[in-house]
Amino acid sequence: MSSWNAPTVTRGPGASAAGGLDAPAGGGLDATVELPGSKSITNRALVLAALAEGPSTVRGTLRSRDTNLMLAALEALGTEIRVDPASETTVSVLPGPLRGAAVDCGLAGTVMRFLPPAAALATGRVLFDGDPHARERPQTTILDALRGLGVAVDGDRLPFTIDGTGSVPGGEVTIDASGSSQFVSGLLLSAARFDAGVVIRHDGPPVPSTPHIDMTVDMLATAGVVVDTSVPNVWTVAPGPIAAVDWTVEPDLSNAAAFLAAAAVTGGTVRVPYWPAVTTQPGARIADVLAAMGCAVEHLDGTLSVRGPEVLKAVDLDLRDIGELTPTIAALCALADGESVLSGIAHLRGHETDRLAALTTEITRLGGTCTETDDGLRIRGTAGASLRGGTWESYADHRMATAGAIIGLVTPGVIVADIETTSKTLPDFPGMWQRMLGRA
Ligand SMILES: O=C(O)C1=C[C@@H](OP(=O)(O)O)[C@@H](O)[C@H](O)C1
Ligand SMILES: C=C(OP(=O)(O)O)C(=O)O
Repeated sequence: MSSWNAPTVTRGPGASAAGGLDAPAGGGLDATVELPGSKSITNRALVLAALAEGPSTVRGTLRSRDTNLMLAALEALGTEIRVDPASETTVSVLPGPLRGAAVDCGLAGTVMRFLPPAAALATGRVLFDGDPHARERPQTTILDALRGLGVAVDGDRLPFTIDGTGSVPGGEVTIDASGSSQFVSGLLLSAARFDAGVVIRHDGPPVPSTPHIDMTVDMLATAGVVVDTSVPNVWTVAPGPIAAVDWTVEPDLSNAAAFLAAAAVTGGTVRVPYWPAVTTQPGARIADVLAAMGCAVEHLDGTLSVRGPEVLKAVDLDLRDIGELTPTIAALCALADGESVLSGIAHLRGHETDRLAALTTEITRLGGTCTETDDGLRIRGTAGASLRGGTWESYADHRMATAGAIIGLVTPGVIVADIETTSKTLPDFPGMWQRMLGRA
């Protein structure tokens, strides 16, 4: 685990930002950052490919800890994975009969929630385990759902086992998915392969991150599986085949958010190319959040450009749909002018770490003002002034680490602990950050 001296940058417009997003000469940040593939799209494409009728190809595959764990798990379960020798991001997936195996989930929500329903289709025992903190992440909901659908499950959290018989009866199940949208997505991804398909009813407080469920429904449609969503909080899938698809993964917009935030806090400019015109990725909404905070935002010819203002404005935002962006947005709020309120994100207590507690502790440690509410955070910003230097703990959470890097850009002496944790979804984050600053 290594500590990382977060680089700082001179505040002010970058080389091309003085008169507009495309005009000349300043001294600050001015960069174009190309992002690797989306974690969420990659891990959905890989699961669908493993359950499909024939071989699929996934292009632009994210190669990071979460997606490499998914590839390893699918291989252990009997899927043939062929990585193109010319590009590790082009992966062919050849489905085979699923068999018993040991699955390491790491800290990946997408592995621990998407694979148990697929493992239920295996013949044999599948043992799931993961990182120490993964054992504390909410899991019972999907395991109880599988029990209700006729699957033999032993355990309520990691580690647990599934004894597959080669088929799953399926049918109707009622769950409380307020802890994570991944409970719904996980069931939906495999549902067409269940004998009776599935009807999932959500009963409980609102489901978070619903754009991620839209992503699942959308990708299933691409694979020929129709999800009936005509009744709110009910998802119905008829049994049927999952088609093989030639997938192309969009860049990861939630990871892009951290780089765009760098422009926001420094008054510089950052551009992200290949920004999709239409997407189900909730990360796309960072554009609206940055605009609300006073950034100049432009989406032109497939590139999203952001230029930061003199001082960021405080915001009052319900982040239930886009909870994944909270650490990035909280870092911005810590430097904004006034008090920000971030709500609708109680479920973040079950993410990679308790993100509400972690953000409160770390922002406070650097001299900022942040308190937890029942369902979010209240943050009084510094109105552009620096916080004070010190260690920013990462809690094995990639987005905590990148939030520390954002604050560190304008706060001398910030040391981000365990920067390697960013490899969960972003290989070589430190290198990308340095290159963005022109210091590679
Ligand atoms: O399905 C997905 O790919 C994800 C769903 C969301 O989970 P929650 O609904 O648990 O927030 C999100 O935060 C996570 O990063 C990825
Ligand atoms: C919540 C996240 O991840 P996971 O897929 O592990 O739930 C995240 O990436 O912010």
